[in-house]
Amino acid sequence: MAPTQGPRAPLEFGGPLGAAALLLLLPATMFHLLLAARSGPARLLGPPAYLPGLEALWSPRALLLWLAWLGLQAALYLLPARKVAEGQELKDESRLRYPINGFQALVLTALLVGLGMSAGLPLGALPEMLLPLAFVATLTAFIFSLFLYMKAQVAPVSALAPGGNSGNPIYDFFLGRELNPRICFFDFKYFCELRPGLIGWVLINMALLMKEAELRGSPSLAMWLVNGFQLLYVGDALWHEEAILTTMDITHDGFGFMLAFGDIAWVPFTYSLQAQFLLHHPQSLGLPMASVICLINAIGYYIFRGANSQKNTFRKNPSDPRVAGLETISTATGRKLLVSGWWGMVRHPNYLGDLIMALAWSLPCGVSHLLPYFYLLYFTALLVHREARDERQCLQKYGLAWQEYCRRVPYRIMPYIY
Ligand SMILES: NC(=O)C1=CN([C@@H]2O[C@H](COP(=O)(O)OP(=O)(O)OC[C@H]3O[C@@H](n4cnc5c(N)ncnc54)[C@H](OP(=O)(O)O)[C@@H]3O)[C@@H](O)[C@H]2O)C=CC1
Ligand SMILES: CC(C)CCC[C@@H](C)[C@H]1CC=C2C3=C(CC[C@@]21C)[C@@]1(C)CC[C@H](O)C(C)(C)[C@@H]1CC3
Repeated sequence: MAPTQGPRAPLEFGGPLGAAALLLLLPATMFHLLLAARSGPARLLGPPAYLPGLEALWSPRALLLWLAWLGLQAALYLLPARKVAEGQELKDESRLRYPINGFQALVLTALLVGLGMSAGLPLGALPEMLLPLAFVATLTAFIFSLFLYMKAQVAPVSALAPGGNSGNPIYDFFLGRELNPRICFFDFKYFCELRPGLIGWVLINMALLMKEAELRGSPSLAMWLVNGFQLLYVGDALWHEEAILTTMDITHDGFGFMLAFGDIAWVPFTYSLQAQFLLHHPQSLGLPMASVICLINAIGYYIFRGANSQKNTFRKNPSDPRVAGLETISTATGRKLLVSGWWGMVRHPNYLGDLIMALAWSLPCGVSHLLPYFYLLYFTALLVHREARDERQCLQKYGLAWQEYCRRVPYRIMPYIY
């Protein structure tokens, strides 16, 4: 019998039944999107134009390529880091150490790919392999999550996550049991969250751009915008890598199928949907519209980065001159809550910025199809759900002080609307 934790955390995602449904629904949605993007009608809703047979999904070449990719990213993770950061304090009062070399991994990957291309590596052939690659990524996520589930059987109770230890194997497999599964210095969750999937997303986007250049003589302006915006997002995440150590995924959520599949399969193959759509459904975009879209992305990025940096600076050192003048509320835990600046505008200004950027990533695809807006729709649902989970945790942590914060900053994500 798997060890469970003290008082049981309330079940999320509809409990074991919801988790079982999501185990099937998430991969099915990803394949539906991959197929829809390359089909003529590109319908988000409705059945796919065709169902691929096993021969279209299984390819030993894709498996080799995928394993080589994971191996390369793991090797880059193990290279000497410019800094080693400490994570948040754990239940046993210890802190884990994490290498800060994600941006270095991005640059080295770009150099290696560049070298490979000059030696004849056909990056433009990658879009043809998306289906089999997504298939092996999904298989890897299932096998890896099984390994994580087994590994948690022998982990001490103090290493388990607050959720994901209900005793129901399907639910726990989905949510993840161990908080920070590691082998020596190699932290699986931290590695997966920022490396193979996020850098893979940029590489797939670039391959789609190259393929478009092959097909049409040069990449379209819409393709350049999508590539540029998403490269900025990934580059920013890796540049501010340390900030991930205070996110809910690292500090609260166990590492199971949801995050493993999300990180290594869902992110690269569905977050590149706009570029996939543009390869098969070229859009003409004029300079005035492109400028408006760039402005929308810049506003979103400004809010996203401003809010995330303000909170990280404040959490690291509340007397830092950049945040020392902001108004705060004291809590019984000794930690303070910001009530002015970005965090005085709404309770999740970083989500607002992220959503505005999501809109800017879809607009270059025009308004003739709903498919490229999938990311915006999914992301809105994800962030609304995430916001509710975070509120519950903060209310538990900060009690009356959190209620006071909610009274002073009544809107959650969008001022005067939500
Ligand atoms: N592209 C994608 O698919 C996804 C992107 N994201 C992005 O990841 C980023 C991180 O998001 P996430 O981890 O959900 O949460 P946040 O970075 O918003 O962190 C929430 C935590 O911040 C602290 N906090 C809340 N309010 C205040 C305040 N007023 N003053 C000081 N601290 C406060 C609390 O923790 P404590 O008090 O313990 O410090 C709270 O638990 C966001 O920008 C989000 O948009 C998230 C999910 C998916
Ligand atoms: C498959 C499911 C429907 C849900 C899986 C969710 C995951 C894909 C996301 C959960 C939190 C994430 C974050 C990022 C990527 C998506 C996942 C893994 C993030 C790394 C993107 C870049 C940002 O700058 C960030 C703030 C570092 C993000 C952290 C959370």
